[in-house]
Amino acid sequence: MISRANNITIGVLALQGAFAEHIDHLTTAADSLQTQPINVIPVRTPPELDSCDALVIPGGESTAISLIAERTGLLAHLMDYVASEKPVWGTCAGLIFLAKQVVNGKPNQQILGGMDIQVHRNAFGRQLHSFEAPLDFSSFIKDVIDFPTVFIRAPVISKILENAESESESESELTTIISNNTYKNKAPLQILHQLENGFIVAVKQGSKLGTSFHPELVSDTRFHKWFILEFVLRE
Ligand SMILES: NC(=O)CC[C@H](N)C(=O)O
Repeated sequence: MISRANNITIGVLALQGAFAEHIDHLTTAADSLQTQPINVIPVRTPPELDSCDALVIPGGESTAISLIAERTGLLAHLMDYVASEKPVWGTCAGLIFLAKQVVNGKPNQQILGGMDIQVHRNAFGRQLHSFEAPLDFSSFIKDVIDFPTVFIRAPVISKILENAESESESESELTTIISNNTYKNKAPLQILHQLENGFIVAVKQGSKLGTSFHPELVSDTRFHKWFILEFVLRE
């Protein structure tokens, strides 16, 4: 773990969705880790974004986040931010926003293109809009065998795009959105968790992390602690 002279700032994109819950969880997790001081701030403007050593993009509604980012002029700054080496974690709508391709997107929806993944919006269908399940994450978070995950109209990672970059799906009637960002994430893509039905719900690619579910909506802060230790304070 590196020890930085200055305080660390983690930003939470606060345009729409569950940003307050992420701020609470990151603050609690940082306090309990008792490392160097960590500030957690809401991000709505380019100067706020520039002050962040890491960024969390919350769940909510990805089309609304995209629209507000465009209207407020933050979108291009966010594209530059994901193209840096700085850690970025997207949860649910944030995972959609972080992807390079989105199936079942809205035609004018913008995405940041930070990870080589295709994400399928609302993949669990109407009959299963929301559910909760304890999942075993001990393969990547020590001793976490029963993390309470919450899925709300959740997306899944439908395809890993490494080595298949220019490919765009035409297998369905659904609209596939492709990011305008020319950034190429060079790190290998790791699947962190796959459900029993094969759906991929957590991935990592270098300094970028994406999860389909909402760790900020349960009282457990172990996922946020792991993000701080493994991504924000990484060597
Ligand atoms: N809980 C969520 O973040 C849902 C994501 C939402 N279905 C979207 O498309 O943005």
